[in-house]
Amino acid sequence: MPSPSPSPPSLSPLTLTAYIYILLLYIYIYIYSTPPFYSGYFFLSLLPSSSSFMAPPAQEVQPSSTPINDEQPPFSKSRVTVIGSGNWGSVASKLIASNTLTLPSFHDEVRMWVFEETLPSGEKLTEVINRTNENVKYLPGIKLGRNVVADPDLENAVKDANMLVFVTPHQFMEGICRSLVGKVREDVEAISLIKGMEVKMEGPCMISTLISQQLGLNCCVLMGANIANEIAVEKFSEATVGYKGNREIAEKWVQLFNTPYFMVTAVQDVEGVELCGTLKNVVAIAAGFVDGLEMGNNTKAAIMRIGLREMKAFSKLLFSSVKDSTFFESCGVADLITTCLGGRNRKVAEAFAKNGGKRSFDELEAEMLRGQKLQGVSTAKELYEVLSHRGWLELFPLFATVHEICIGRLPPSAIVEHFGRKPKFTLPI
Ligand SMILES: NC(=O)c1ccc[n+]([C@@H]2O[C@H](COP(=O)([O-])OP(=O)(O)OC[C@H]3O[C@@H](n4cnc5c(N)ncnc54)[C@H](O)[C@@H]3O)[C@@H](O)[C@H]2O)c1
Ligand SMILES: O=P(O)(O)OC[C@H](O)CO
Repeated sequence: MPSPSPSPPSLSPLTLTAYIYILLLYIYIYIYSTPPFYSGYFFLSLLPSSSSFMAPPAQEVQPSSTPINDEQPPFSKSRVTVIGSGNWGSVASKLIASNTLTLPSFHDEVRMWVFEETLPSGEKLTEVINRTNENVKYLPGIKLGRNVVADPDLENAVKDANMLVFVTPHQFMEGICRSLVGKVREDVEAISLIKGMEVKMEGPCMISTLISQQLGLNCCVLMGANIANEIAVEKFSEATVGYKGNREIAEKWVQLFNTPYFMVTAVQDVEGVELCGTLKNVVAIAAGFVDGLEMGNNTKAAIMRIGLREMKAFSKLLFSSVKDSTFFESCGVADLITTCLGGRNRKVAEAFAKNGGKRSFDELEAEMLRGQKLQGVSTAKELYEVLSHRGWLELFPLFATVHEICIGRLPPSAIVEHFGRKPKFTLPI
C-alpha cells in the first residue's frame, strides 16, 4: 500500500497573524524609503496620468509668500534674492538658479523681485513668469529654472535673504534703496551688477556706494563683457567680481555665478571694476555715432582707444587706488569691445546719428528697446556734471562731446572733429 503523501503543516491563526504583520511592516518600510514619497507624489504617481491630480508640479511654480523649502530661521544655507528682472536681471537669475540647485551651501530657491507691470494680455508679468517660468517681456524664449520665484513685493522678496543681487537700471536705485531701509537682514551681503552712477552734491556716487551707504551693508560688484542675450543661450563669456577687503565673500559670489560657460574672476578693486562697467557705456554711444555715420573700422577703433584712455584717467583721478591691471580684465577692455560691437547703447546711438540727431534718444529707446533701458545717455550727462564741476571738461573731450551730441548742442559728426585738432591738454595718466 502506498503511504499517503504528508499533508502541509497547518498554520495556527496566531502564526498567520504574525506573518501578515511582518509583511505589512516590509511594505511600510519600502514605501517610506522610496524617493518619490518624499516629494509627496508617490501615491499620486500611481494614478493614471490623465488624472487632474497629476499636473506636474515641477513645471509650474506657484507664486507664494513663503519659500519653496520649509527650512525655518536661523537658516544654515545662504538664501539669494535678485532685485531686478529686466534683460540682464533675468539672465542673472537663471545663472544663479542653476548653481543654487547643485551647491549645498545655498538654498535652492532664488527669489526675483519684479517691478510689476500689466502685459497687453491683461495678465500681470509676475504671474506669467511663475506660470511659464519665462520672463516673456524681457527675456522671451528662455526658461529661468523652476527654482526661480518671481515676487512683486520688494519687502517680502528680501526679508529672508542674506545674499542680495542688485540688477536694475541705475536710475531706479535711489528709490529702491529708500524702500529697503530697515527691511533687510543684518547679516546680508550684497553685489551690484548695475552699470551706472549717481551724481550728488558731494560728487559722483557709484551704485555700490549708494547701496552700502543707504542700507549699511558691504557691497561687491560684478561687471564684464556680458551681453545678456548671449549668456542666456549659454555662449561662453567671462566676468569680473570687484571686492574691497573680504576675499572670502568675493569667493562666495564667484561660486554663486561661475558656470562652465560663465567664467568669473575676483579682483580687489571694487571702484576700478565698477567704473569700467559704468564708463564704457558712454564710449559705446560714441561708437554708435561712428557706425551711424558709416565712418568705418579705423575710426571706431580710434574711438575705442581714446575712450579706454579716458576711462582709465577718470577712474584714477577719482580713486587713486584703481589698478591698471583691472582694465585688462573682462570688466575693462573686453566689456568695452563687446559693448561697442553689439550693445544696446551702440545700437540706439547708431539710429540717432542716422537720423541726424532729429529723433530723441528717449523716443528711439522706447521704439527700439521696448521697455529695456539705456544707461549711456544718462551716464554721459552725469559724467558731464562731474567734469564741469571739477574743471576737467577739456581733459576728457570724448566724454564731454558725447553728452553735447546727445542733448543736440553738437551734431553727431562732432564725435571726431575734436580729435583732428591738437589737444590743448594731455591726460595726466
Ligand atoms: N542687458 C544686458 O545685456 C546687460 C548686461 C550687463 C549689465 N547690464 C546692466 O544691468 C543693469 C540692468 O539692466 P537690465 O538689462 O536687467 O534691465 P533692462 O534694460 O531690461 O530694464 C528694464 C527693467 O527695468 C524695470 N523698471 C522699469 N521701470 C522701473 C521702475 N520705475 N523702478 C524699478 N524698475 C523699473 C523693468 O521692470 C525691467 O525689469 C543695467 O545697469 C545694465 O547696464 C545689462
Ligand atoms: O547693451 P548695453 O549697451 O546696455 O551693454 C550690455 C552690457 O553692459 C555688455 O557687457
